[in-house]
Amino acid sequence: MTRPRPRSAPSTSRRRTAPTNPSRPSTDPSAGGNLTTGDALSIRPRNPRQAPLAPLAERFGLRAEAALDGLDATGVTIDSRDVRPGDLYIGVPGARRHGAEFAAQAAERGAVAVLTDAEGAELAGAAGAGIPVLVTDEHPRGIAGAVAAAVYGSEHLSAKTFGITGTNGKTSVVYLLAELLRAAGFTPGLSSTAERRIGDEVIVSDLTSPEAPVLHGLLARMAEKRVDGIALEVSAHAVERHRIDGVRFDVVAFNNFSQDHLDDFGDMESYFAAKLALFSPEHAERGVVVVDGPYGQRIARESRIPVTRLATEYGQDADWHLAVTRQSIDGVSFVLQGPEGAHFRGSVPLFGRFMAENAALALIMLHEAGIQLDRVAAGLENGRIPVYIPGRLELVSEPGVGPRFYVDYGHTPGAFEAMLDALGEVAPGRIIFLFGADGDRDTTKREEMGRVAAAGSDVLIVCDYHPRSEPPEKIRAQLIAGARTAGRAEIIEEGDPRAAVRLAVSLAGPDDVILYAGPGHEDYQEVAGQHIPYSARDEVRGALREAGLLK
Ligand SMILES: CC(=O)N[C@H]1[C@@H](OP(=O)(O)OP(=O)(O)OC[C@H]2O[C@@H](n3ccc(=O)[nH]c3=O)[C@H](O)[C@@H]2O)O[C@H](CO)[C@@H](O)[C@@H]1O[C@H](C)C(=O)N[C@@H](C)C(=O)N[C@H](CCC(=O)O)C(=O)O
Ligand SMILES: Nc1ncnc2c1ncn2[C@@H]1O[C@H](COP(=O)(O)OP(=O)(O)OP(=O)(O)O)[C@@H](O)[C@H]1O
Repeated sequence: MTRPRPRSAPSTSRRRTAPTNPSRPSTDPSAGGNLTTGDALSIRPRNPRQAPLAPLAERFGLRAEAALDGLDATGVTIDSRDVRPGDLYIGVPGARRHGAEFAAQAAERGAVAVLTDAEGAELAGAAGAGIPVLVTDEHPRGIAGAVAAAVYGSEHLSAKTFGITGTNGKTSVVYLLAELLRAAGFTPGLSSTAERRIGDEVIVSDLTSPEAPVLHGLLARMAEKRVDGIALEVSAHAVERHRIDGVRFDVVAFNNFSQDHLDDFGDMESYFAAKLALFSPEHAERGVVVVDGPYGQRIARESRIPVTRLATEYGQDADWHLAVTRQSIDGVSFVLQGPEGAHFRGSVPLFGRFMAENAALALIMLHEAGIQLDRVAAGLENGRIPVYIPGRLELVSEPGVGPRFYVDYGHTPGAFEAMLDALGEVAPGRIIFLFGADGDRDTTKREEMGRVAAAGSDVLIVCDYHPRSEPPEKIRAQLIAGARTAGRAEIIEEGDPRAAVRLAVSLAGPDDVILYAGPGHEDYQEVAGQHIPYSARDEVRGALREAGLLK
């Protein structure tokens, strides 16, 4: 089960605020787009429809305790702090509070009505909201998505809609999908851990998968901007907590599964069940699954929608096969072959077989949605997919000047293993790996993170990430205990991440590669309930400048 996170001390390492100075290399097609801060304030259509409440109540079996004639909703939210005039406020029972407790605040901000359960109706009455209360017998969260879709008119999207789930690489696949859609002539929109994008408009993300009313506001805004290809990252929390309800994906995909989020899901089986549930007719038409591992094979067997299978390992039974034809630190080339002669020869300017796999998955998703791979190829130069993924394998150093320094968002043993295996194949010199672990989050993965990190690197620098309420030295000790079991890397402890970055630069020779895993695109460090400004990318730039390696 999902455990609550205090709202005041925001939550998870995966929550984030706007980067102070997002840098986008020239490969970023939307460089120069409009950056808006945070979707804590939700995203809305600019010209919302007016949805009459009376038929809405009838359709969803809501009991109204007052007349609804003449009342329209123009928006929906489950957060009283986000209410705009004309909104329907949904009072959701949470892990800590019942949202209906905030009905009066919602009314003051202009909500036209409250939708809640029986307990919430009493709370809203006691709070003296003074607006109509619509009562459901269902869990309000369970109908929030469908209600929001009805209000925003996002029930029947004409855009092709794609969803990706898995443990590592969802954000990467979302950006690849957007890039491939652009190549095929679409106007793409996306929602990821890092950002939401609506054409050239960029909004920094809060949750990986926003709450359903926020998502439907986003989809309505995309429709206004004539976005016709949408790529959404779908977390396990999103499936379990109804955040994608009201969306029917053309194609969903699953890439890989390994340990993460056990603090929220309790065990791997519950975490997996949430991912598997995406592969059902309520959510999607069809699926694509990487069947290299046992969990992918299970999805393929247990899916309740038709799936097509991708294998990246030789000899594996599948519908599509991926072969890496060339790789270097600067990128990976591949050939993808599918049924009935479908094929694609391409490359991604980021290292690692797993990046070729992410690209292959995105290509198959498009193919399954009826978008010919030839049409995609026609929009690319020699199959090169010019993707920029904020904070994922992001090269911060100047190409050809001193050591290569990458910043990445990896925070699981699985991600470390994929990156370090890949680097082991292509790094021209030593691998210096710099990382820390989240405090107050899945503590059971720490020793394995340390072990994998030390097994795949030459020099390991253990520093602090978001210690939150935990003593940082205790987190480092757990990581180092795991690292010692690998018996390979030289292990150095340097708690202060700024000092650790400088230490890494001072130790590296020109052929060496430094990989800093954890903070990716984030712009803060969370220590004892405080968000302290900290951007790994800015810190690395500063350290390289001090060393005369960057202008
Ligand atoms: C565990 C979890 O998902 N919790 C989410 C849940 O919180 P909760 O049930 O505790 O809600 P609560 O605080 O009791 O409040 C109940 C209701 O009152 C409302 N409220 C509360 C206070 C107020 O002043 N006004 C108000 O309206 C709240 O909006 C909510 O609707 O509902 C809240 C309202 O939307 C979410 O913000 C909160 O996400 C928290 C912040 C979180 O950290 N979630 C993480 C675990 C998460 O979802 N992560 C995934 C995966 C990321 C990955 O792949 O790495 C993600 O998709 O981001
Ligand atoms: N297919 C893959 N297999 C394993 N690791 C991957 C894969 N793709 C990317 N990674 C690595 O996993 C880490 C996270 O990547 P990414 O942000 O794309 O994943 P995610 O699933 O979106 O995670 P989150 O939801 O926490 O952002 C990065 O270190 C990245 O380099």
